Amino acid sequence: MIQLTDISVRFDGGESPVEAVKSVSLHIGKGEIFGIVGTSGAGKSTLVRTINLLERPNAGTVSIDGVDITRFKGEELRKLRLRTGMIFQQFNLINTRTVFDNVAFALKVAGRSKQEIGQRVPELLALVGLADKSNAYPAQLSGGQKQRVGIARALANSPQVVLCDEPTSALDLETTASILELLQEINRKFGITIVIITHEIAVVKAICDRVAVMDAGTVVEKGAVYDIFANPQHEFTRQLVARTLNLELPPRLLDSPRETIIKLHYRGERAEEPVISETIRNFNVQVNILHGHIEYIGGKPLGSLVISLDGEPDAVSRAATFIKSRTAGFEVLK
Ligand SMILES: Nc1ncnc2c1ncn2[C@@H]1O[C@H](COP(=O)(O)OP(=O)(O)OP(=O)(O)O)[C@@H](O)[C@H]1O
Repeated sequence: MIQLTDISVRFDGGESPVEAVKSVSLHIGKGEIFGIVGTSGAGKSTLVRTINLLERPNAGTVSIDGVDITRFKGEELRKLRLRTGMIFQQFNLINTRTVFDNVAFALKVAGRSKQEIGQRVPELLALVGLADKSNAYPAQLSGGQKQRVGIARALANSPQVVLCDEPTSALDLETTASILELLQEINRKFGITIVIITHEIAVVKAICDRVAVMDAGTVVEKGAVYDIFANPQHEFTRQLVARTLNLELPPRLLDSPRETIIKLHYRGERAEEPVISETIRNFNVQVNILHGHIEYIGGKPLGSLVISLDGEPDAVSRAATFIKSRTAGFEVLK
């Protein structure tokens, strides 16, 4: 649906030019929730803003449904922007206007009649769970409620795509979860494609189908969320995954004098195989689980387990070989 081909964006204004995005190509499928993660300044916002031409690329093309929009101007550009909703970290509401008026504003800009607006705004507010806040002002709302207004406004003109720039970064964990649920509901109900910039693993894990990792203006890895998390290549992704899987081992666990200590990585179906019980049954060793963590991403398990093996050296070695053959990742820690 969205095809970015060799997109480069350069800012010439400052002391020296900044190459914010360097020859990035990405395909985002229709109805997909696509995450863009990466370090601060990696170029995520700049890249996403090329999708509705808030940022014009210096090189490359942006196509939506097979139509090259890169040179759109005037009426074509206006229509493109109406078809593309945006949600921001700081909500960007008009503080002097009521909730109703904030949402109505997007419809007015699109030239809708007063009657249409009077009908559509309550529908949108009901959709985002704010039917009773129509006359409230932004200052009277919680962060989560403000973002719900932002979502209602983004949906006002029935967009095909919603671009979200750090939509939950200003929210607490619980509110984040409820906003993500709402975005997912909108995606499923209306088939709207959602592109979401985030530095939060919770966001990617909870709702993204695929993800691209950006660093210094380029996409360094991309793919299905599970695949990227199961086999992270780039340092940023590794750290992100390590944070969520808590793979750091407390050093005291390595103090044990005799045993062999092994770290296993579980991926996909293999996580459910009874490797540990089979090891105990088939080899004359003692197995202790020292540390473990398992996560479900897109319903598939991903995790790590640290175990100690104790017994005759030969039995330990054979048990270790067996475990290695049955797990996705294997590391002898001691
Ligand atoms: N309008 C601008 N003029 C000049 N430089 C800019 C402009 N917008 C962004 N940049 C620069 O481009 C680079 C990429 O910025 P961008 O905001 O796209 O990164 P980001 O990955 O979204 O970062 P963050 O997560 O911190 O928002 C940065 O070096 C930034 O300073």
